[in-house]
Amino acid sequence: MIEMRGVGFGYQGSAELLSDMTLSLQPGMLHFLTGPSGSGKTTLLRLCYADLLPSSGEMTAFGQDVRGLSRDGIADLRRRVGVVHQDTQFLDHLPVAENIALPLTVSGQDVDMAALRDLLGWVQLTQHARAMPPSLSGGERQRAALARAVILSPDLVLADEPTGNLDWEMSMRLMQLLIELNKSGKTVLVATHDLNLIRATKAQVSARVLRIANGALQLAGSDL
Ligand SMILES: Nc1ncnc2c1ncn2[C@@H]1O[C@H](COP(=O)(O)OP(=O)(O)OP(=O)(O)O)[C@@H](O)[C@H]1O
Repeated sequence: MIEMRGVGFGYQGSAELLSDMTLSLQPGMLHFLTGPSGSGKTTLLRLCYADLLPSSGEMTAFGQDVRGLSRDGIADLRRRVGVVHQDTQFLDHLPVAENIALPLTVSGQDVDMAALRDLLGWVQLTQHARAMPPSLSGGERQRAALARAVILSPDLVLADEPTGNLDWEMSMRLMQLLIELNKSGKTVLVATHDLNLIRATKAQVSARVLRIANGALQLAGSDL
């Protein structure tokens, strides 16, 4: 699905951040990505949806070399990857339901209102459909961001510290939705610092833990 072999990447003017990243996201699998703050978790997610391109090494997404993708090829890739960003990035002047539907409306597609209602129900935001994003709690915002990330039915869902600002109950509630998505066949990658979240999830379902440090993937600790 996403394959990296010896990938290097550095931001312009900075030292190389990823030096020898080799990983494979396996279709249908739930993955966690962990590692110290600043180790490059967000950067790795951005590489996965071609928001950044590797500066060295080999990388394919859905079987295609990412550096050879045309503009349309990149757009296709991004339709297949749903992203829950670390800061949820809503348009504050639009109601929650319209924010969730934005990936459809900006790409000129009709909004299936019944499907949108189902999605709002799934993330338990039916009562907040007409609310404005600033009025949502942290957990509600993350659930709305997840709904927006899956509205185009992506094959791969990336979530960047989705529980970063949530208490334990809200974190697990969001994690259950990610587990449900995975059970429905989606490949899921969750970047997180929270080892308790990983442990609690692994007690329920099988998950791969990828740990990034010093620019490369390391084996996850046996405590996980
Ligand atoms: N656009 C950018 N330009 C330059 N440097 C950047 C940029 N984005 C991130 N960095 C730097 O790259 C390094 C890795 O950042 P990244 O956000 O990928 O790490 P992270 O593991 O997700 O961190 P955290 O766990 O704190 O969110 C950091 O030192 C960061 O300051």
